[in-house]
Amino acid sequence: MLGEPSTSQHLSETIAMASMRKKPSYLDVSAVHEALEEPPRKKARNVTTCKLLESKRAKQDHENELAEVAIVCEPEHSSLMMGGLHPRGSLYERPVNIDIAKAQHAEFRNLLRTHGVRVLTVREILAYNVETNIGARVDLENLALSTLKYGMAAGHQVIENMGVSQLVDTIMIQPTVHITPSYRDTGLSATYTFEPLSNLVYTRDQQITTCKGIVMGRLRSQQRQREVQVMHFCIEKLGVKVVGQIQEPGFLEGGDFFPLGQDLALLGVGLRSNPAAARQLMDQDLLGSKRFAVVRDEFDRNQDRMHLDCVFSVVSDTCCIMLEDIMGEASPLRRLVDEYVRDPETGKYSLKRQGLELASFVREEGYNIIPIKAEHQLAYACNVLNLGGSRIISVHASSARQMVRSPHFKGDVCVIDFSSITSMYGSVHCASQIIKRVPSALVPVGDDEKQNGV
Ligand SMILES: NC(=[NH2+])NCCC[C@H](N)C(=O)O
Repeated sequence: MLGEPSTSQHLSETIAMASMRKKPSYLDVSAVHEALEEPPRKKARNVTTCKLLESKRAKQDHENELAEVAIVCEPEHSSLMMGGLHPRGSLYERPVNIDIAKAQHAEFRNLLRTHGVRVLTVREILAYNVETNIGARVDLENLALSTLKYGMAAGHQVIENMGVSQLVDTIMIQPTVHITPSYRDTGLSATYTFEPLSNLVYTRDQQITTCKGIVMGRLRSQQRQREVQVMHFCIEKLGVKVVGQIQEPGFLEGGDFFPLGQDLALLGVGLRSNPAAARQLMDQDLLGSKRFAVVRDEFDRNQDRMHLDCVFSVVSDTCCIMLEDIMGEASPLRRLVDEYVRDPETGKYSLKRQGLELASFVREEGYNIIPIKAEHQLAYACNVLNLGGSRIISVHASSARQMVRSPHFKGDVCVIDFSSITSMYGSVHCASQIIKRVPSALVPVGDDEKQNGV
């Protein structure tokens, strides 16, 4: 597996040395970095200095394949503190306790690591190599500078003198400094406004990872739009190619996207992502799947069910979970599927079928559905994370029981307490971006494991 110590002796020594002074997230970033065999080639500075994952293309065919590398963002004190001052104005569900959120997120990262996933945090990616490599330092300074505005003077000098954590904090809170004359002491007086990235913890949403690679999205809410720039920077710093970027008038949020193999991908459109983004994905051939199902939410459009991953998830190659209330032709909240098919000759997608009810569509695709009660959905029962081979992380105990009792599900479910992160309106699926999964064709399969897609 990518970056595992066993890949080389040199790597394990590097990790051993680093572990004496660094946190696990640093280890994952540096381990992925060190795992590269090729010497750096001359490219953009970002990439030559921090060529993480270079020879390892980001790619994800199916959510039931083994997760290899995840990008997450730990709850950042400054931006969450500001977000927490007005939960609704920050797209949060309830007030948030940052200390508890940090502890719960640390547990989440540990759990991913115990399942063999390399977990890279946004802060560690931003800070990686910055102390030792001036190119990486200047790149980070430029990013910080682009987030810092002054009423009058420019911020170059301020930025160049900042420590790494100050630079990262500046990026997280996006400050504007307003200067007025004070006519005494230093002669000036400063007040501040901020546009904090209070939802960056949800690294699912700024991009999607398709069979073709990473496509940067465009977030619908004004509070979240600046997150894309930061994630784009991180992904490029990892040496991963971004294969496309959604442009105006498109809106694409990663919580709406589900890859279901090289044959099919789903995209929810409604409150957040829109049909213009779906069109761009097809026209620019960014999906890599033979078919594309656009799942229209026309009747619901509710913040409690803002993304497709709030009401649906794939837990094996033959089983999914779905909010009961959206199922069936008679449901007033039903989702409707338009199915597009790619012409292998021209690479163009064309509409094949229209307005199919979602539950019937996924059954027809060979999935059994475990129905999730509305009350459980509101407690984030649908927003599970599949680490591959039906190893599921859930935050909701009764629906986890329901899953393991179902004859259609043969996997494992780990239940964690994530209540302080769900205060911000998202759970474990929202809080992770798996940028690499091992294609199932490369994983040896035992007979009894076949149906779980291991
Ligand atoms: N993939 C998800 N469901 N993400 C949840 C995002 C929650 C965030 N507070 C928002 O409203 O945008």
